[in-house]
Amino acid sequence: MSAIKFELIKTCKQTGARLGKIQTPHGEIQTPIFMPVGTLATVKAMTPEELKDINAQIILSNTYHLYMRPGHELVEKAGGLHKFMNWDRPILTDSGGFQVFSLGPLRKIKEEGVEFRSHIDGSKHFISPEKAIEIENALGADIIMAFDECAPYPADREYVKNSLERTTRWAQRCKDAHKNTERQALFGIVQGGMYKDLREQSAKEITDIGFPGYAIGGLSVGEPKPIMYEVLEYTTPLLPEDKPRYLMGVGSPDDLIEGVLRGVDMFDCVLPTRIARNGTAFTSQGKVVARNAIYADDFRPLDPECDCYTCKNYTRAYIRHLVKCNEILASRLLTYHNLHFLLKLMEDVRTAIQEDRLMDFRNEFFEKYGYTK
Ligand SMILES: Cc1ccc(CCc2c3nc[nH]c3cc3c(=O)[nH]c(N)nc23)cc1
Ligand SMILES: [Zn+2]
Repeated sequence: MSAIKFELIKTCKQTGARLGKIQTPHGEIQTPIFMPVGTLATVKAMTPEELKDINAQIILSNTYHLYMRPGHELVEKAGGLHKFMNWDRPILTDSGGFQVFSLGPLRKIKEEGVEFRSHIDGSKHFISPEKAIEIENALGADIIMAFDECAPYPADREYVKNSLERTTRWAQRCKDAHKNTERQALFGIVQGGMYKDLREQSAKEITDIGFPGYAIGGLSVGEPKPIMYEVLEYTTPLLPEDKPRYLMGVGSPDDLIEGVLRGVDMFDCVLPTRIARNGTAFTSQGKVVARNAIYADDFRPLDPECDCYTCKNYTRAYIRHLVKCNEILASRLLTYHNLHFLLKLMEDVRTAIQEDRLMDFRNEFFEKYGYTK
């Protein structure tokens, strides 16, 4: 028995986009869904209550970072990640594969696993697929990711082929090591770079092992958007219709909509929280860089069409002032709005699918948001 149950409610007649529901031990997730990133067991600058105010249904945390600090044993002793961070809704943890590989030259990849140096104190560490699963079992997230290698971009065919085949062997080792199948759903991750035949090979190998859900990895690694959309176009149809599909590391408003159109159910991205801390907001008319002098005496809300707490109570002039003074409240108000913006966008997308008008919704949104398409 798996920890999650996916119900495919409807497929949009206009586009092939899917409306679904995932039941987890910590509650239900409506898809398509955007998942706020909370790498260090916190969605930066937000309290769990504020996340609930904006209807966040699931948040992400990170195996590599929590293993490094405070250590997965401590989190386990605290009763697991939900208790430790006071979040009683679903959590998904990434396996740490991507993070270890983004450490760059500090790491060595072997069949057994990956040797790397800590980004905190330079100490030597080794993570194997078994170790990654041990950490994720200790953290206790409802959905956990297999330990994979996200091939860099660009990368030659030979490298990508060897890498995806090792990722397949690691995926089997993860499934064999995973103890807690009733409480934690292990997702397989499809790799294969930007090569159609390698994506087909990886999708076949990973779905042959069999998982309750599948992630599309190896994208959002610097490739041009048209290439990402093309890879999605031929990869999602290779995945089982009756299982959730998670596109890792995506994305901006246009990428979310384009991903849903190509059959993706779950997304994550650091953008909304990261650009907030740099003083930038997503709005229905495109991005607003709050620190810009043109907003000095602009007493309108960030987004006149937004009904979030930030937009109901503060002006661009005030938020610009906070950003210029590097005030903590600037990050909080901008993060609250950016997360609300993406969560509301996905709610509107779900409604559009329900009403078989997602393509019309996409065209209106792109027109207003200022995307030249
Ligand atoms: C907390 C948290 C942060 C980040 C992530 C996703 C991180 C991420 C990618 N981000 C952009 N592209 C990505 C590709 C991969 C990938 O191929 N494999 C894995 N395991 N993660 C990826 C998950 C959780
Ligand atoms: Zn707002």
